[in-house]
Amino acid sequence: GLLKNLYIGGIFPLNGSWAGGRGCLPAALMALHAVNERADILPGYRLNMVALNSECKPGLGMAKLYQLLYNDPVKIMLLGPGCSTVSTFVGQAAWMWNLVVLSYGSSSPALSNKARFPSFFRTHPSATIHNPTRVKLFKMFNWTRIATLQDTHEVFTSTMEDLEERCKQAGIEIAVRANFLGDPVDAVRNLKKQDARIIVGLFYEDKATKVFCQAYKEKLFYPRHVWFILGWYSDNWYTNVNGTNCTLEEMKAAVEGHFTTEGVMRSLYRADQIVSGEVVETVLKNMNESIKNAERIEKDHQLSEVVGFQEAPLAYDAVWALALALNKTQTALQRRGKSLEEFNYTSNEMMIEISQALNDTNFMGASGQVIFNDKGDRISWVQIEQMKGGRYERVGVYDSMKDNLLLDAQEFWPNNRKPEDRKIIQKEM
Ligand SMILES: CC1(C)CO[C@@H](CC(=O)O)CN1
Repeated sequence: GLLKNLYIGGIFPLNGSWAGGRGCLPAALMALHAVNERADILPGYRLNMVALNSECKPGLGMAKLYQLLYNDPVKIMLLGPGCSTVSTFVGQAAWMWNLVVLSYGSSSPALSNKARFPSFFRTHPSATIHNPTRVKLFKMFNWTRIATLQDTHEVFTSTMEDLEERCKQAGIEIAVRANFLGDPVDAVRNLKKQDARIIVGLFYEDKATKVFCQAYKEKLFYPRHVWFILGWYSDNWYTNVNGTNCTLEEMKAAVEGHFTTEGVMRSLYRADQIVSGEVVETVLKNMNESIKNAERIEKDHQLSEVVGFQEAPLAYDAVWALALALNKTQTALQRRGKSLEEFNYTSNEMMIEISQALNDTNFMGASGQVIFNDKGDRISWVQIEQMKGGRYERVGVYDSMKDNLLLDAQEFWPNNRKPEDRKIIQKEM
């Protein structure tokens, strides 16, 4: 028979400081199509999305939320926003209309605050996802004296607070803290003066070249000094030397050996987790084939240049997560002679049911296992890379849920001499 329609709202940044909607909207639409192909998901219904562009601006994002709310048809939940700055506003307001909000792109730790964002979930991990991995590596290398350098942005401040807390619990001291607003030169000089050896640096890509050029001047680099920075800059970010007074050679020396961490956004589903032996061969072959194909397609169409390409699997999985949760809710409602069609903005009854269903999410998606913690935050694996000869090499992956560190590499230091976290006073013989 004829399908009845259900609608969700969508807010995507198609331009602006993070135009991640360019990669994420197509992925969300792909998933919506796949979901509507499934007869066992919301049987009798077609799930539709009304998607609007926030331009990554909070004010415009709120205007789009009102546009979704004040125009028929009723939307039963909201997919997005992408940018943290927009989610910080929309996530608080949408709750007043009893909408569950499922973001695919927001990383700010502030969004984990359930008092401010009671109905907010995200398939994009919080920026604090890096911290358990950093602490794991500090412990593995026996470093208990750490330095931090950050640009003054709220997302970095709250990430550092979380890192400090986890370090304290692990008996690791943050002995040196340096901040900068704009120009990082003095802050980097300060690290040198305080003999910082193991440094966690949180800043955006445009400041990273200035930091490392100054690090070169201060001889604050590998292997005597070890940097841990964010892993989601563009691959050869360090070659962009204009605006600094360093040559490409000097920048290459400065960035050699540094580590990066980043949330895994594309499933690393390893064939060795497939149970039966003979399947492994075919899966490995197919997997390598599909990875090679994907990389070729990526290269041919410069897909990785599309902002939001790396987060696209998060948007794809967000649609699946909300479809599965709506399906579970609809089944429960129908048992009581009710339906999602009766959803309205003035009652919180269905929002609570949809939230509980979303809480139980647990499926293997395009971005890996999709699970939310009690704050509605995505738990994901973290990939660790190290810069070797101007190229990043994956050295490991950490699953903080199972405290499972999978190392690809065994040697990290030249002639296996591990850097120290402080000056070692030679003992009197
Ligand atoms: C890894 C990154 C680039 C972090 O910022 C996210 C956007 C945001 O938090 O505003 C998108 N993903």
